[in-house]
Amino acid sequence: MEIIHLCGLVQDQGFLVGGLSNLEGDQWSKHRKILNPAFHQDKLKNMLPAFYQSCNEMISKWEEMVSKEGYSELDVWPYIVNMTRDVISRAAFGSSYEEGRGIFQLLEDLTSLTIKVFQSVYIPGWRFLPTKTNRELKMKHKDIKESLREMIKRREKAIKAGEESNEDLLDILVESNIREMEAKHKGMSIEDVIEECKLFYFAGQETTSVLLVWTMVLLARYPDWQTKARDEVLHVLGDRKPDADGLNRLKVVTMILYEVLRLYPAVVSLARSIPKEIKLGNLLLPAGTEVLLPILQIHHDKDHWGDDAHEFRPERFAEGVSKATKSQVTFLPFGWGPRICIGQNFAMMEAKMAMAMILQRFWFELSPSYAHSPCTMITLRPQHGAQIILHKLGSN
Ligand code: HEM
Repeated sequence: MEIIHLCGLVQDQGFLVGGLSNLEGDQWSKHRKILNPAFHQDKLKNMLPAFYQSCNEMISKWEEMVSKEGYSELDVWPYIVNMTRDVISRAAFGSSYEEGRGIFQLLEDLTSLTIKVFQSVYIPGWRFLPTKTNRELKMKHKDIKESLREMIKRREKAIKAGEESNEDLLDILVESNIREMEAKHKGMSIEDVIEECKLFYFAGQETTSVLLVWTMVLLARYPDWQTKARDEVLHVLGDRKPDADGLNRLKVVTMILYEVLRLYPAVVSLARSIPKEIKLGNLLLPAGTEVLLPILQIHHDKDHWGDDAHEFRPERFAEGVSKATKSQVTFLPFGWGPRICIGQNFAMMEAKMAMAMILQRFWFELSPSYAHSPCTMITLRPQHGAQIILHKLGSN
């Protein structure tokens, strides 16, 4: 089976998600080959300072808020969104971070406009009409492309002049683009690079912020697990800055993150198209059939996960994913097969860093004003935010 795209409706808008997730066949494997090295464990280690800096900025703000009374009530969702955006801006654009943030702001506006379009009645062809929203969408898209093009050109110039590489995602792509110029069809075109940069924002930021916000909500709802996670963090890391080795040793935190990904997968379903006739169990699917993989339903299926499928029970992952799933493909928050999420290690590392730093400094509970309402707006988000009462660790 082949992937159609990360999120069916998004592609219909044609603006948000491009790059790898929309490609097929040779084009896809060429891009994937170029991008894979950027996500290797050793490269991820180099990105840890960027993760730390962004998490630290968020936590410093929270520390200031709790400093007076020892506690503070806040909606953590916008802070987390901002932090994950910051992480991907630093990791993707390194030295051009400020400029990258500007582009991400434009992409955020584009996402909001696209959600607005999703929430209206769908009329085929409507997107071609010069309505106010459609005109705005087109303009934002043009601005994003122009800003990225400028940034890419400047990087190209610097690399050709022999300046040292920033080792960020953008440099990896730009170097590939230079190779494309030198030997046709070996790398990516400038348009390809633009599309991949847009994809990093969408695939890397939206999803990770969703994972973190549900983790905070569930740990606030289940204080026993919050204590277990904090005990582990303090045992492994003390109050030290988290390093790669320490983060890799956080077993309970990993179990919790997996259980959150099971109950609240950021991507609730995947679409696949069938290129040629195939027999699937008792079904004969003709070529051209589109199949929907309902990740959310699979993750909640009692036949596979047991009667407690709807409950938060991180202990089911105590002996890893394959034991929890009895080696069946029933846990697929990052997809499955060759198209599996390229950024899953990046996301897990970032989530562990953020959770470790939060648990080192605060304990937290749900505010009475929190209304639980997961809703799919491209990803599975908390519709009314995540109102949490943060307490300085050590205070009652
Ligand atoms: C909790 C965080 C994340 C979740 C839940 C997630 C989920 C997914 C899913 C479900 C897919 C589709 C896989 C398939 O079709 O089988 C995907 C693809 C992808 N993700 Fe992620 N993702 C996350 C974080 C990231 C990050 C941090 C990045 C990059 C920095 C990223 C980049 C991508 C890319 C480029 C693809 C397309 C891969 C391809 O088509 O070859 N993701 N992701």
